[in-house]
Amino acid sequence: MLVYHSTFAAPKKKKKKMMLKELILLVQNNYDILLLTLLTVAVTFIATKAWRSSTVAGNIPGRLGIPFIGETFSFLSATNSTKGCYDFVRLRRSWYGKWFKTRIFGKIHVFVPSSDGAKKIFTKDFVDFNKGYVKSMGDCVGKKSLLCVPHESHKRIRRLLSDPFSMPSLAKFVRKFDELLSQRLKKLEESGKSFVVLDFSMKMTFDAMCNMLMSITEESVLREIEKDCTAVSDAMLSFPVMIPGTRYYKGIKFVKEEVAPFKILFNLATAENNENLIKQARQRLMETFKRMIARRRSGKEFHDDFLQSMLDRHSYPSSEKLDDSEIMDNLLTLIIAGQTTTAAAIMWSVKFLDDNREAQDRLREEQLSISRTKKDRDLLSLEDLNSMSYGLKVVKETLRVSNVLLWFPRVVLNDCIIDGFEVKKGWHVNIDATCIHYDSDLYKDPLQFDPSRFDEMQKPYSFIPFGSGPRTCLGMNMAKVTMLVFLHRLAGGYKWTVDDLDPSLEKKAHIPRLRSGCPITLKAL
Ligand code: HEM
Repeated sequence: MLVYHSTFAAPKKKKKKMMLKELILLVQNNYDILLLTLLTVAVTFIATKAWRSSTVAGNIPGRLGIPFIGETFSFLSATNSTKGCYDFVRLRRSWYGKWFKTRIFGKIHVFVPSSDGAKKIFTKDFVDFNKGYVKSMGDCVGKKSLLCVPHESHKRIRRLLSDPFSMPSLAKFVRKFDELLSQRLKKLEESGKSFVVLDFSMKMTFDAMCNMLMSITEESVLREIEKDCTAVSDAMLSFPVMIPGTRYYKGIKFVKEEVAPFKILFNLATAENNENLIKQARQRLMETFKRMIARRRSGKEFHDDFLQSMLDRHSYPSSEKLDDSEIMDNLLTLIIAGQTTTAAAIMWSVKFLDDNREAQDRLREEQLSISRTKKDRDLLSLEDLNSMSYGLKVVKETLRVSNVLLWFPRVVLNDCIIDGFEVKKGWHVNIDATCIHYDSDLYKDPLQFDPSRFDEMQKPYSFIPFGSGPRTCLGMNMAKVTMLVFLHRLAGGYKWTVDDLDPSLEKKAHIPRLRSGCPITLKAL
C-alpha cells in the first residue's frame, strides 16, 4: 500500500504546483475582474441580509436598508420639508399598512399605531420599556432630571415635584397668568398691530412659568435665561424619534446649520463646537439657579413659589426632599418641557378656531357668560375654569388635532409581542399618538376640528396627548389651565383676523408649528 502510494505521489505533487502557478498567473492577469466579483458578492450578501431582516424579522413590514444609514436620509428630508417630519411616517404607512418598521440613525424603530399597543407600552413602562438614557440628554437637562434618572429615583423625584402641579396648587398660577395675559393682549389690541401668536405665546408661557417656579419677573433676567433655555431646548426637543444620542444630537446641530446631509456623518468639528455652546448655556443657567438658591438659604430672599416649596423641605429625611442638583436639573426640565409644548398648542387653538367659526362663536358665548358673572377687573379663579365645559372641549380637540408631541419614544427592554407583532430587545417603539388620534375607528371624521366630539367619553388610551402611566405629563393640569385662561381672554375679549393663511409647517421643527407662527390682529368686542 505504501509502495503504491509513493509511486504515484511525485507526479501528483508536480501537478499541484503547476495548478498553483496557473492560479497565481490568473489572479495577476485578472486582478480587477476578481476584485469586482468579490465586491459584488459582498454587496449582494449584505443587501440580502438587510432585505431578509426587513421583511422577516418580527413580522413587521418595512425597510431597514443598509446598516446604520437605513432610512435616515428620507427622515431628514421629511423633517426638512414644510409637510413636517410626520410625513415620513404617513408615507410608509401608505406603503406597508399601519404597522411598519424602519432604521434611523442606526436604530430600528417601530411605529405603534393602536390604542391597545399604547396601553401595553404605557402599562409596562420601566418593566419591558423605558426611555433610552443617553449621555447627551444628561448634558442638556442634567443627570438628575426626571427625564434621565432610573426608575427608583424617578418615582421619588416625581412624587416630590408633583404637588405644585396639582389642581388646587395651580390657583395662584391661574391668577398670575390671567393678569399678565390680560395686560399684554390689551396693549396689543390698542396698538392695532399684527403680532405672531407663536412668539407671543412662547414669551407668555416662559414668563408665567419662571414667575410660578422661581418668582422671576425682571424683564432683562427673563430674556437672558430664555436665551440659554432655548439653546438647550432646541438641542433636546428637536427629534421625537428617540431621545437624542450623541451622534443623533450632532446630526440635529448640522441640520440646524444647513449643512448638506452627507456632512452630517463626517463633519464632527462643528458638532463639538455646538456641544460646547450647549454646555456653556446649561452652565450659565445652573449658576443663576445656584445664586438664587443661596440667596433664599441665607434668608435674604423669600418667595411663595415652587422653588421655595422645594427648599422648605431641608429638614426632611433624604427620601422626602430633593438635593440642590435635583432641584436645579428639574427646574430646567420643567421650563423646557412646558414652554414649547404649551405655546404650540395655544397657536393651534387660534388657527383652528379661526377655521371653525361655529366653534369660535360657541366658545365666545360660554366665555362671555362667565365674564358677566364677574366684576370688571376680577381675575379668573379655578371655579371659573371648572365651569368652562365647552372651553375644555376646545382644549382637548386642539390637542387631538395638533399632536404637539407626535409620538412618544421608548426602548424595548425585553423581547415581547405588541398587538401580535414581535418586537426585539434594543428596538425603539414609538407610541404613535398622531395615528391613534386620527384613527377613524376611534374618531368620526378624524381630520375635522369638532370640540363637541368630547361630549362622549373616549375609549381608554385613545386620547393620549399627555401620555399615560408612570410618565404621564407632569404639567398636564398646568397646560390645560394655561390654555383655558388664554381662550377665555382671547375669545371673550376679542375677535381676530389671521394675517397669513399659509398652512405650511415650520421646517426642521419636530413639534409641528405653522411656519408663519400664525400672525393675527385683534379687535376688541
Ligand atoms: C400642551 C402642553 C403639553 C403637552 C402636549 C405635553 C405632553 C407631554 C407628554 C406626551 C409627555 C409624556 C411623554 C412620554 O410618555 O414619553 C410629557 C411629559 C412631561 N411633561 Fe408635558 N406636555 C405639556 C406641557 C407640560 C408643562 C406645562 C409641563 C411643566 C411645566 C410639562 C412637564 C412635563 C414633564 C416634567 C414630563 C416628564 C414626566 C416624566 O417623565 O415623569 N409638560 N408631556
